[in-house]
Amino acid sequence: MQSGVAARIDYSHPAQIELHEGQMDIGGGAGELVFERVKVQLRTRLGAEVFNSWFGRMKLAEASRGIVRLSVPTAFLRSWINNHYIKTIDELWKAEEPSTLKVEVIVRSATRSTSAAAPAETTKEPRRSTKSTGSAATAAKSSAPANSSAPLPRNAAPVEIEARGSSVGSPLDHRYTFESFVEGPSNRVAFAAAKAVAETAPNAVRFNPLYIHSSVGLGKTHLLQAIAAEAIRNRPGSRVVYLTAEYFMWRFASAIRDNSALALKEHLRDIDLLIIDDMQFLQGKSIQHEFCHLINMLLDSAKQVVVAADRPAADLESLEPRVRSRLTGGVSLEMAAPDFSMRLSMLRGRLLAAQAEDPTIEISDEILNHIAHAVPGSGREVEGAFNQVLFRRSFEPQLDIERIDEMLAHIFRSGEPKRVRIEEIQRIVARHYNVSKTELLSNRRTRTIVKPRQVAMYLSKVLTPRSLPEIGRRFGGRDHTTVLHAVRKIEDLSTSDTKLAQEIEFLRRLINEAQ
Ligand SMILES: Nc1ncnc2c1ncn2[C@@H]1O[C@H](COP(=O)(O)OP(=O)(O)OP(=O)(O)O)[C@@H](O)[C@H]1O
Repeated sequence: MQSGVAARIDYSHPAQIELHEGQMDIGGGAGELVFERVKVQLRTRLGAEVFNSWFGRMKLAEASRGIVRLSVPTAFLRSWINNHYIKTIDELWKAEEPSTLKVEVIVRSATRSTSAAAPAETTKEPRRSTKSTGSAATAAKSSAPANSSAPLPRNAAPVEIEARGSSVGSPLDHRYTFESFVEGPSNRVAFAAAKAVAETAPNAVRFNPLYIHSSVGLGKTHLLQAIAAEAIRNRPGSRVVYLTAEYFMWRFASAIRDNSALALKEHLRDIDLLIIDDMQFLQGKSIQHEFCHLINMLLDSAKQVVVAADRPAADLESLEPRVRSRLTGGVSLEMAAPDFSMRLSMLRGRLLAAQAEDPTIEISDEILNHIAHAVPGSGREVEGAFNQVLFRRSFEPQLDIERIDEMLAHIFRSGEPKRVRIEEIQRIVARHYNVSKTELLSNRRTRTIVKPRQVAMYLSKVLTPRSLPEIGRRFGGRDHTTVLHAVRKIEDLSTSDTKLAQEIEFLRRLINEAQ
């Protein structure tokens, strides 16, 4: 740390603004010095614990022409810092360097290849909940907590309600039960283990921790909430807590900030069954430390822990090795995609649930069979198709197979929604990379804009039926060869750059979910 040196950023050199492939504008050593001084002051003001939680992985990405860009590895961190600390950082920076116009926080993916940036880390934004709308589980993943003054980071988590003796859990969706879960070859073992955990008496744990993983929409949340609901029924008086990793992070971060971490830890001590969903989103060193401490304590005192994630524990790269190792020490089970007869059972289950609310609803078994054939994907896709048919049926009561085919063809193409609009792709990509749509369509060649622009063009080509010239027109009147260049470039890069490939996969998902 070189505090004491009067630092001035050189905002005048145009080469710092117009960047080319692979270059990074760091604002020179002077910018770094101001950054170090601002960090020292932040640490002094906030204390080491809070500072490390939020700023430990912050880097200086760029400082030029009065604009300072600080990068963090995740959108969650960016959102949190923007909500809580950006004003302070802005003031501190301006005090050090009065010609500063603006300080902003960006997500690191937009600033690859910088010596100032951290080594590759996951840049995945906390996923938007895609659970059925209107459910308590959705609320748990998207609403603000009722009893806290701290603004909740976007997508971060839930309304805090009392779930049988617990004041730290997320609410459960009453529809997610073992009875409504369709069991089949792809999930039989996980289902059996889940039931065994829910039915086992307290302190008689069998699989600990039980770790369930699968790709999206294959029923992890459903199964975890079913365990919670069943255990609450079977174990009167026990503390059963279901919560998402994002909510856990938010609770701890708030507690650290409010100096109430001790009280929270105390409160978590006597949980009998802890169920954590979406483990892949647990981030931050000190929070992982707390998490590790908590599960060690629970496992050591023979309390059951159940965890779900979208990949095996060993592949959760953003987790500290000791958390990973603790998670791999129990039983790990994978769930795969449902087969035809499971999909058909899901559809029948959905129909019965709909009929319970409105007995006039009728959809023939022939149509259900047809949908089960036509939609080969996850439980979520089956659910989406059913909802579409239900909705259409309300104003087209005579839906026949042909009409349904037509309708599903519009929604699904090898498991992916078809009708994607270029505007929507531009909006989502711009937001993800923290650039404006105008910048995306402009002629600016800065690296932080070129990459999102190329990614958006690539996604427009693969997710829509539009031609290259048409895409070029929608991107500020560019020539079709420019679009072709972008498509090839992103295709090439994503075969060797796994981080970029993951980003693109994540964006695809966001775009599909937004349809
Ligand atoms: N085996 C199943 N039986 C009944 N419904 C299912 C099954 N699998 C998935 N579903 C339904 O599909 C929808 C998506 O499932 P869920 O949210 O549990 O998936 P997930 O694996 O948690 O997805 P993500 O990784 O995106 O969180 C839910 O409405 C769920 O009820």
